[in-house]
Amino acid sequence: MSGFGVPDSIDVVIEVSSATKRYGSKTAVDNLSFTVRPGHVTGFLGPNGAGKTTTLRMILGLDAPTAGSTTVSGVPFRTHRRGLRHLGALLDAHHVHGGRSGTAHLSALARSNGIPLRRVDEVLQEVGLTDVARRRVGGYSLGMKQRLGIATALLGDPPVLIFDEPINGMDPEGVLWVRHLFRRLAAEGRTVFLSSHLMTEMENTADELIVIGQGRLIAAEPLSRFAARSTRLSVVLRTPQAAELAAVLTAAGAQVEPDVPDGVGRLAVTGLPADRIGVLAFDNKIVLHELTPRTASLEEAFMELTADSVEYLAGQQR
Ligand SMILES: Nc1ncnc2c1ncn2[C@@H]1O[C@H](COP(=O)(O)OP(=O)(O)OP(=O)(O)O)[C@@H](O)[C@H]1O
Repeated sequence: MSGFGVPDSIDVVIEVSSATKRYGSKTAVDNLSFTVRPGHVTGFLGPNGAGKTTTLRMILGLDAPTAGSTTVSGVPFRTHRRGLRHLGALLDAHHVHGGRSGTAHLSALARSNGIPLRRVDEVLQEVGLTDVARRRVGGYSLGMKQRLGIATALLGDPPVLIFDEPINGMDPEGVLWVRHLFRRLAAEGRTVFLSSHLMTEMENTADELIVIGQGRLIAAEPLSRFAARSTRLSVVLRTPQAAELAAVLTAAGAQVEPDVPDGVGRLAVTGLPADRIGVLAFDNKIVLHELTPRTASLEEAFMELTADSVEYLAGQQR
């Protein structure tokens, strides 16, 4: 048992099956299928407008799919017996009445969902808002509103948690805190599903990844596998005999390019490891001044993978 009344045999908690959502002629989500399992932080990644929020809204039963289906622990979420006590979500941190205090907001939700009121103080403490709990939410910063949204999601002590762009507006200390929180929630056996348009946010938080672009699935796999598959290893080197070495390496099967336009004698090599390049240079009596293995960042890999599916590029509509 996971400790939340969810038997281990139910390994798939969130299931999206061939879900499509159209708004008029716009297809926001296009025949999308994936599953999310307990005990992991699963990152839901895609550029702006990729369809993440629409997918989360379908999972939460706030939008009906045009075709296909979504379930939480085997049933459509709207029909779920335990509601907020089974799934907590943060969709839009601004979606709180600004005239209420944090305490009043959480207390009202606790009452209407049959959650003991002592949970209000517990979650306020958990997210670090105890000192401002009696102040009007309208005066909260975005980071504080995000914390209140996280407190709301945690209120029912649910085994399933969904967060849409939870790190937006948080300061570096908040980002660190939220990462630890998500990892701890997953380690407790909960299902943690969080969306972001930034790979850097996922790199240190998620262990599973669902990547989408223009409403379609691009990848669904452990982050480590995604990283291994998509980051290209290259070697940067500097030599006074660039043309000669380029010919030797190309003949050995490598791809060779100038590293930077003005970097005289600097080459970027893919397809051969650094030690092999060193041996080839030595065998051909070519002098090396530098030989540095380099891994493309995960962010670069993600941008490359989703480049074709970005709706807006540097202010110009595609
Ligand atoms: N109610 C709606 N009516 C019309 N189009 C919509 C509606 N909701 C979303 N869309 C469109 O569907 C596409 C997907 O939007 P969605 O908000 O799901 O993307 P997202 O990945 O969450 O992006 P972001 O990170 O910018 O929120 C976008 O092109 C958006 O303009």
